[in-house]
Amino acid sequence: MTTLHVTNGRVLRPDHSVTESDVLIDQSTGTIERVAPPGRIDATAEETLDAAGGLVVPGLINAHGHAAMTLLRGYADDKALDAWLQEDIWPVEAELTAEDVRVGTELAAVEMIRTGTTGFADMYFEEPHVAGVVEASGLRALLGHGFVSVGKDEDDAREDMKTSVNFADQYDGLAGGRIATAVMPHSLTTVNEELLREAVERAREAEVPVHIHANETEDEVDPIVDERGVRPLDYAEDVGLLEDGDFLAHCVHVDDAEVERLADSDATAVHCPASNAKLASGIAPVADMLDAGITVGLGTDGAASNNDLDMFDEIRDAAMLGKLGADDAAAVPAGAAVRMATEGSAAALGFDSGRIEAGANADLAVVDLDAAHLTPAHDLVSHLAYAASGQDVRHTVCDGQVLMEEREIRTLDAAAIRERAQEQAEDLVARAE
Ligand SMILES: N[C@@H](CCSC[C@H]1O[C@@H](n2cnc3c(=O)[nH]cnc32)[C@H](O)[C@@H]1O)C(=O)O
Ligand SMILES: [Zn+2]
Repeated sequence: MTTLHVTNGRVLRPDHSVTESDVLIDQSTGTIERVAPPGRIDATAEETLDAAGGLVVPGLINAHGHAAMTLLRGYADDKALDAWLQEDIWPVEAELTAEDVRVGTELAAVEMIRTGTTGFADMYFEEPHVAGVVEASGLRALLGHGFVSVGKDEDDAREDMKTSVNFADQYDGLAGGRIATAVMPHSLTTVNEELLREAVERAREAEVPVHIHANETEDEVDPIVDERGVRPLDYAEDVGLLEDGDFLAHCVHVDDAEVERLADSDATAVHCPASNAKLASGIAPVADMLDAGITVGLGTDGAASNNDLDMFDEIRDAAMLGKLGADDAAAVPAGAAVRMATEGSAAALGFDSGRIEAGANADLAVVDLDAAHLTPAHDLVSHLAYAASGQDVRHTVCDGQVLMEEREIRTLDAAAIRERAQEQAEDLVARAE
């Protein structure tokens, strides 16, 4: 057994107590072996990571996004979803190459590792190239090819759906089990009923879940209600969705009956507060969803609607928007927001991560507490939610491997990737003009 010993830090435990503890990791299985008071673990580990003055937290998990959209960060802002996608984003995405996706995803990986995110979900194009970046970066991910039928002839749309199914079937479990997959129809309104049903059926055959955007804006709800006379999540269940493992991005415009339907199902929701605020999509009823017992994860969505991938921002936004939406300062307290980004997202993606405990995946980050904005230390969970940022992360570990030590990324060449991304983004936008 090769081991990694995280020493001298404080640890955020699953019950959100904080203890002075060391963490021993079995690198051969990528899992946490022991969490114990300092001095109790034999100091014979192959590798040690100094967490003095730091808080060891579960690696954050970004449960919904489009990683390569980092190339479109700041390209088109200040518009509502529909106009933003149709007028700005889709025309550029029509020019996207595999190389754009590779470079954009590398940039995303650098940003995620830098800010303590160890796992992410990705719905995009050219997913085999995304898988290559996951492999090289050491991150954990759930990947899928997003497909739409609107604006395509029937054959092209069916091909797009098959690409999604084939990718999910072939890449599930790769990178030593760090890659999981899902079939990913884009949304309930951008994929027609026939293809949606077929995609769900094929996902079940391949034994992979389905990930989809649902109830993001009122414009996505109204056409379904008008045409079918049912709410979107009724329709979703009718086409075979909402099974165990399925996860729905957004769920902003869900009514009480839909909240109940989701709570009665084994599906989960992924809240994307910053994207919802920026596109003025609305405020998801997160407090109600949590009260109803729905598992809620947290995601940034793409970097073009956020505009960064820092999950600490997302935790804060979830708490802030949750309070505003519920008109209750006690709604979505700090601990609940932190749980969304850790346990909630882990459950949504089916990762055995999101908690620092023996047996769990060794996916963690060490937050440096030695900073003015994190002083005094009355309540470290409060700091994680309201005062810390991704820039406070000092070390990042995924699957027992050190991805970043003392703010230096080990698995990727961050400087070269940033330079390449700048060139590639300029080139992409020029091609689209
Ligand atoms: N293969 C599909 C694309 C689906 S990938 C996922 C898509 O989601 C888009 N996207 C990004 N953010 C959002 C959002 O907030 N809501 C809906 N779609 C989004 C993104 O730009 C990308 O086109 C096609 O042929 O067009
Ligand atoms: Zn999205």
